Formats: sequence, C-alpha cells, structure tokens
Amino acid sequence: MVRDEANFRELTCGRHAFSVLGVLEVQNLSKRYGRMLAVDDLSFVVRPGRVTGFLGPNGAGKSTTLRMALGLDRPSAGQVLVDGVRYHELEHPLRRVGALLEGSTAHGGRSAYHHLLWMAQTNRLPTSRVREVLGQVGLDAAAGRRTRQFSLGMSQRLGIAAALLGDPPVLLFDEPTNGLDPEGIRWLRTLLKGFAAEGRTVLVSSHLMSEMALTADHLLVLHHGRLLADSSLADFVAANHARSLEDAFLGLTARPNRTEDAR
Ligand SMILES: Nc1ncnc2c1ncn2[C@@H]1O[C@H](COP(=O)(O)OP(=O)(O)OP(=O)(O)O)[C@@H](O)[C@H]1O
Repeated sequence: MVRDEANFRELTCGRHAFSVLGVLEVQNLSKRYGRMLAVDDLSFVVRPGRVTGFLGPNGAGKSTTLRMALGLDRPSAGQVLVDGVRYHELEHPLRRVGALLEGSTAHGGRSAYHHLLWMAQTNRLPTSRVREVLGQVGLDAAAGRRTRQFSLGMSQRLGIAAALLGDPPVLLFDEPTNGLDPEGIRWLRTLLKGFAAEGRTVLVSSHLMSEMALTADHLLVLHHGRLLADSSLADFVAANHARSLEDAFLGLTARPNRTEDAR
C-alpha cells in the first residue's frame, strides 16, 4: 500500500499532539453489517491545507466511514477523532466539522433561508452566517423559495451552505458533484480548492476519477472496505505504472485479490 508514512507518524504521535486545528484521524475503524464487513480496519489521517480525495467504487465503504466520523453510525471497532476528540464529544460540532452527506435533505416546505436560520438558531450560531453562506454557494436569489422546488444541483448547494454555516476547519463532502451541471462542478472544484488554500481540512468522496484528478491533492483509495493507497496523486499514478488516475484506479480495483496483496 502506498502510504504517506512521514505525515502519518507526525500526526499520530499522541492524542493531543496536534499543533494545527482540523486533523481528522481514523484509527483501526471497522463496520460490520451482519456477515458483511463494510469497513475493514481502516487507519489514516486527513491533513489541513489540501483537498483529500476519498476514492472507491460503489459499495467500497466511503459513506459508511463518513457516517461513523460524524457519529451517525456506530463503529464495530476503532474510532474517528477530530483533533483528538470523537465527534459526539465536540462542544460545538458545527463549528468544528461541516458535512454534506448523500441524501441529506431540508424540510421541503421551508425556504432555503429558513432552513439555514433554523440550523443556526438550534446550534447557537450567529444568524448573520445564513446570508453569508447563501452568498457563498450562489443561492441568494433563491433564498426565499421552498426547497421542494429546488433542482438536485440547488439542493446540493444548500447542503454545502449548511456544512459551511459554522465556518468549520474540517469539511466532509460525500459525492458533492451529484446533481451538479458542468458549470456547477467547476464552481465546486474552485470552492474546494479555496477551502484548502484557507488551511481547512477537505475530504471529498467520489468515484469520478477525472474530476478527482483535477481537484484532489492527496488520495485515499478504498476497495472492499480496505485502504489500498494513501498518497499524492502523482505517487499513486506512478506506483501503479499508469498514465492517469483513472488507469491506476481501475487497474487496482479491478483485481479481486489485490486487497490481499496490498496488506
Ligand atoms: N445500513 C446498512 N445496512 C446494511 N448494509 C449497509 C448499510 N449501509 C451500507 N451498507 C453496505 O456497506 C457497503 C459499503 O457501503 P457504502 O455506502 O459505505 O459504500 P460507498 O463507497 O459509499 O458506495 P457509493 O459510492 O455507492 O455510495 C455496501 O455493500 C453497502 O451495501
């Protein structure tokens, strides 16, 4: 397995060893659904200041991992820490971690503005943030519309606005390009790179290789719940003797026994 060993050691040398805010650490994480091991002893660190692509084919375990990071699913073993603390132990979770999960929805009868206002008020966040994040995602003009009238792309933008509400250093996005048109995809790419440039920790799951090749600085590759690679994009391509991210990814994930080889 390709692993960013130096960084891994630097950031895992103690529970409170982090000097920067926004380090997400997955430690020996597993999730079993009945007889199926959806996530299999995963360990990695996601660092601030870069976009980390969380790649894997359908069913690889990406969403399950993100749900466990957010305390929405209980690990069968292991844990996920944000700056050394589990999500449910965070005093102000929305100020520390923003997330867009697949299928997250707003109440269809509420306007985008009122949905975000409700979130801000129930999480003790300044209501001035509502207008700010609506502007950031380009929904100013649609702020008063009921969200049931929203296109898939507009709903994604609203989900991203909700993730940004607490201005958190850590952002987790599960397949954020879903429903976005080419212009929206380009907009999102610029947004994610901008968050990383601000020093935030950005973890983005995707199975769109061409998009990840343009967006991600660093890659975590998951297959059958196991980590196959933790490396820069260039190192991942080179280590797999491929010409592109897509070639490297398909070469690695198409081989059924590769995960055994990689352990
Ligand atoms: N609540 C659940 N009960 C049973 N099995 C589940 C549950 N949630 C996920 N799984 C299974 O766990 C495995 C991993 O699913 P997961 O959604 O995490 O994958 P993924 O990498 O996010 O895939 P996709 O890109 O299709 O969203 C799949 O086989 C899925 O069917």
